[in-house]
Parts: sequence; structure tokens; C-alpha cells
Amino acid sequence: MIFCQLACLDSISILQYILGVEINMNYLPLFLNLQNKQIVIIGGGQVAERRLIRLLPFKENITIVSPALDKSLRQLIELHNVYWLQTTCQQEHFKKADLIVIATNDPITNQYVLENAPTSAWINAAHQAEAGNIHFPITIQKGKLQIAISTGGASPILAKKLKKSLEAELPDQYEQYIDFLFEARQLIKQLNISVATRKQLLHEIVEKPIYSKKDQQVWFEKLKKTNVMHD
Ligand SMILES: C[C@@]1(CC(=O)O)C2=NC(=C\c3[nH]c(c(CCC(=O)O)c3CC(=O)O)Cc3[nH]c(c(CC(=O)O)c3CCC(=O)O)/C=C3\N/C(=C\2)[C@@H](CCC(=O)O)[C@]3(C)CC(=O)O)/[C@H]1CCC(=O)O
Ligand SMILES: NC(=O)c1ccc[n+]([C@@H]2O[C@H](COP(=O)([O-])OP(=O)(O)OC[C@H]3O[C@@H](n4cnc5c(N)ncnc54)[C@H](O)[C@@H]3O)[C@@H](O)[C@H]2O)c1
Repeated sequence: MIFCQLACLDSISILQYILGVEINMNYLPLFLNLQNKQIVIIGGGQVAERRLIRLLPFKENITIVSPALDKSLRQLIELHNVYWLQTTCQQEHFKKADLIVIATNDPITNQYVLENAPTSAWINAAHQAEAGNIHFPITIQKGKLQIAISTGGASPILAKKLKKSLEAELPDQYEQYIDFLFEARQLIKQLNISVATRKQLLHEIVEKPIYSKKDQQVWFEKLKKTNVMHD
């Protein structure tokens, strides 16, 4: 009987039917500054730890709620002074949260948080991605360069594989080179030059990358000499 009903539906509708949640496949990739946002991570296992590592730049605003913590997570929170509430999760713990990570192994708690979270909160549901409204992509970071990859929950393993192959393609000096691009762009913006020349210079340093620090220095000196700077 169920098969008969499912046969008339497309794959998303079948998934919605099986999971009992509405699936919205529209996700917008963004880079967020979570300063001054309240972050609550519920659970103290491996997934909670993976999320904490990603959220560490905002560690002052993080609360972890869990009756127990894995050893490595405990070490991490001690090292970074992250606030831990050693208890099972209640609504009062997340009622003012802006970002909630649900990472417990207890289906009842997971469902309870989903049903009682503030409607304005961003929710990452580790047990069932579609039940939340944000996914954590896998990321590659080389200094100021960040690349985020998501398969929309189709295969975190593929995302990991793609990360490895992309990383292998990036030259070792990339982090330093990106810093050079940043400084060069700041300098070029201050120069008394035409818009066309500015554009040409900005393109040139990308099309003909200068990786060695020494050559970058030479490039800076040359540029400074040939132009009059604004004060
Ligand atoms: C990239 C990475 C970042 C991170 O987690 O930090 C990540 N998963 C990683 C690994 C991983 N995850 C899982 C396995 C076991 C194998 C497997 O089952 O496939 C492995 C492999 C491993 O551990 O190596 C199981 C799993 N994952 C999700 C569910 C629930 C569901 O599908 O609904 C379940 C089933 C849970 C269960 O049934 O128990 C969901 C999500 N996992 C996501 C990200 C988001 C989508 C990203 C995308 O589409 O690319 C999303 C949607 C959630 C989110 O937004 O948080 C991280 C990279 C590894 C690393 O960096 O080491
Ligand atoms: N998204 C992903 O990448 C991914 C990967 C693997 C597993 N998962 C899912 O994420 C969830 C967590 O996985 P894990 O490997 O970290 O599990 P885990 O078993 O290692 O940890 C679960 C944690 O939840 C805590 N907990 C249990 N009941 C709680 C409650 N009422 N309040 C607060 N904390 C409570 C436990 O103390 C424990 O620390 C599971 O549902 C699993 O299916 C997701």
C-alpha cells in the first residue's frame, strides 16, 4: 500500500514522507561573524567536538549542555575555557540562543529541542540534517582564503574526498601569497593611478602569481617608486 502511494511521488517527496519533515533544499552559502551571538551546543560526543572546533573563534559565546563529555572534548573546553553546563538539556538552556547545535544521541532530546527552539534561531541538527536550517560545510583554510564545500547532506565522505584533492592542488606558499594579494590590493587602492591601470595591476598579480617573498618585496618597491601616493 505504501509502495503504491510512493510510486506517484518524486524523490524529495518520498524522502519527506519517510522522514516526516518538510525538506527545503535551498541553502545559501555564507561566511558568518557570530560575535555577540549566543551559541548552544547540546551533547558532549564526537559531533559536538567537531562543531566546537569550528565555532572556537566565538568561544566566549558558547555554552555546552551535556551530562557527560568525551575525554578529548573535555580537554578542549578546559584548554579554551568554554562554558559547560553539566546537565541534561532543558528549554531554559537554549531559549535565548541564536545558534543551536543539536548533537545528542538521544532522539527524544533531539526532538524536544527542535520543537521548543526559538523560531528565530539557526539550528544544526546532527541527527537529521533536514530538520535544521543550517549545515556545516567542510572547509579548506589557507590564511585568508576559505573554501567551503557541501554536498547538501548527500555525502560527507565525498565532501572530504573533494577537500583532499583541492588541497593537493594548492601550492604550499598559498597562505603567504594570499597575504601578499591582500597587502598589494590595499596599496593599489591608495595609488594615484587610473581605474584601468588599477584593474590591470590587480589582474596581473593573479594571472602571474608571485610566490617568493623576496620577489613580492621587489614588486612592492617598484610599485611605490613609480607612483605618487595619496596622503
Ligand atoms: C563535512 C562534515 C563536517 C562536520 O561534521 O563537522 C560533515 N560530516 C562529516 C563527516 C561524517 N558525517 C557522517 C559520517 C559517517 C558516514 C555517513 O553516514 O555518511 C561522516 C564521516 C566521517 O566521520 O568521517 C554521518 C552523517 N552526517 C550527517 C548525518 C545526518 C544526515 O545525513 O541527516 C549523518 C548520519 C548520522 C547518523 O545517521 O548517525 C549530516 C551532515 N554532515 C555534514 C558535514 C553536513 C553535510 C555536509 C555535506 O553535505 O557535505 C550535514 C548535513 C550536517 C551538518 O550540517 O552538520 C564531516 C567531514 C569529516 C571530517 O571533516 O572529518
Ligand atoms: N552530522 C554528522 O556529521 C554526524 C556524524 C555522526 C553522527 N551523527 C549524529 O549526531 C548525533 C551525535 O553523535 P555523536 O557521535 O557525537 O554521539 P555520542 O554518543 O558520542 O555523544 C552523544 C552525547 O549526547 C549527550 N546527551 C545525551 N542525552 C543528552 C541530553 N538529554 N542533553 C544533553 N546531552 C545529552 C551524551 O552525554 C553524549 O555526550 C547522533 O544522533 C548521530 O546520529 C551526525
